[in-house]
Amino acid sequence: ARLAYSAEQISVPVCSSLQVPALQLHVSKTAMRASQKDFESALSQVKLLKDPGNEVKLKLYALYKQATEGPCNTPKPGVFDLINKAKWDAWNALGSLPKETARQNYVDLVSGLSSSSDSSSQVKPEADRKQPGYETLVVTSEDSITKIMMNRPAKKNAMTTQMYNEIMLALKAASKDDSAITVLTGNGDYYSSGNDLSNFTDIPPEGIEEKAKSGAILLRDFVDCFIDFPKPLIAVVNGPAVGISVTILGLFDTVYASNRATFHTPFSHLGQSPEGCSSYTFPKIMGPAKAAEMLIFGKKLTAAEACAQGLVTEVFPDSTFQKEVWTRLKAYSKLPPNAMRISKQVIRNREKEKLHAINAEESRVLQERWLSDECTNAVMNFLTRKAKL
Ligand SMILES: CCCCCCCCCCC/C=C/C(=O)SCCNC(=O)CCNC(=O)[C@H](O)C(C)(C)COP(=O)(O)OP(=O)(O)OC[C@H]1O[C@@H](n2cnc3c(N)ncnc32)[C@H](O)[C@@H]1OP(=O)(O)O
Repeated sequence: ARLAYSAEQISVPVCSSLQVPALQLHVSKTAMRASQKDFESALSQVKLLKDPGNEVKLKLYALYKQATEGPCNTPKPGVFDLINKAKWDAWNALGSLPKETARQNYVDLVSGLSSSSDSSSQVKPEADRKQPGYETLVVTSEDSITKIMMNRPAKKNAMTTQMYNEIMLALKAASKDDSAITVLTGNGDYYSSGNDLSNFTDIPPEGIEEKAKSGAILLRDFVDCFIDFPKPLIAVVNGPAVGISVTILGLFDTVYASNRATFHTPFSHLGQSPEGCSSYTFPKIMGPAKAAEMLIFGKKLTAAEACAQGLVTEVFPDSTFQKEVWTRLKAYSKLPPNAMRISKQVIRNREKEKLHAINAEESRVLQERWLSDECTNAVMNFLTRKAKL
């Protein structure tokens, strides 16, 4: 969409008839000074830009009015005249900014928009888009989607304490960034093999009890981040999923799975108990009988079974999984972000308090389980390679 579009082409209703007056090209005499050429060129350039969004269009409007007419000189529109009020507010906010400065600011703003639209037309390699500061994840933001990818493919994306902490950081950042939706996925052939069992090995000098205590706090904080995440959260399950990577799916808004994915929570095998609020969400999603088969007996579900039981939204053939899912997500990410966020709140908020209480209880029970012989033996068996799932 170009700036010179019709009202119907603008998606956000509050500014739906916002015409950037730069296009009217009636430049006043006062503006015809030194940078008049630059200003006129910016006025032409603005027509060629990609739609910069209503916020920027309001800035352009205000600067144009200030540059050509000076400080706001019209009566404030009525409270229900939303569009004209937004325009008036933007212009009025410039106060007594001199015309020359406004003209220069207009030129600078258009020039900034031109260079960013030039660079956004080229697809940068993922390495260039990658957010710094993460060692176990690759976090990227593009097309209004923040993608958090678990990145320990050689270890089947097993979750170390560092990965739990980095996922929390990435979710907190994503909740505040300008993306519309957030995705969690895995790199390689697995989505995630769940808790990294070597988390049980670095016992502090204070003893195993302290380790279990800090593990329970970490688990609780981790799951709380999913309960509280304010935007649509999507799991792109690219392969098998185990343990905590499965249980938290009940806190996602949408779960897309490759037909290669499986869903497995072998808690009893490991001498452990359910977490991620699955003791509540799974019976609610799939009924108590099916939930018990998974959470008590460790039954592994295929992607098709998980979909039939409501844990997965849709299953895609592995050969077209990435293409189909990302096409779908790119389309969803263009929907009005505030409406999506508010819809999520309406759907989820009334359960939040309950989910926090369930998370606290599950973490408390698991803290005790980690100290049991059943758990110690199961973990030792895996780490000494006597047992595999
Ligand atoms: C007191 C402690 C407090 C700790 C703090 C915890 C905080 C939160 C805890 C939340 C509770 C979560 C519970 C769970 O998630 S339970 C589920 C745990 N996961 C498992 O039991 C899976 C174990 N892995 C396997 O059975 C197999 O690896 C698997 C079937 C997944 C894949 O088998 P495959 O033969 O295809 O591949 P490999 O076994 O050769 O794996 C490749 C390498 O990756 C390592 N690996 C894989 N998964 C894990 C894992 N979960 N933990 C540690 N390491 C893992 C595997 O050892 C191989 O490594 P090497 O190449 O070095 O041998």
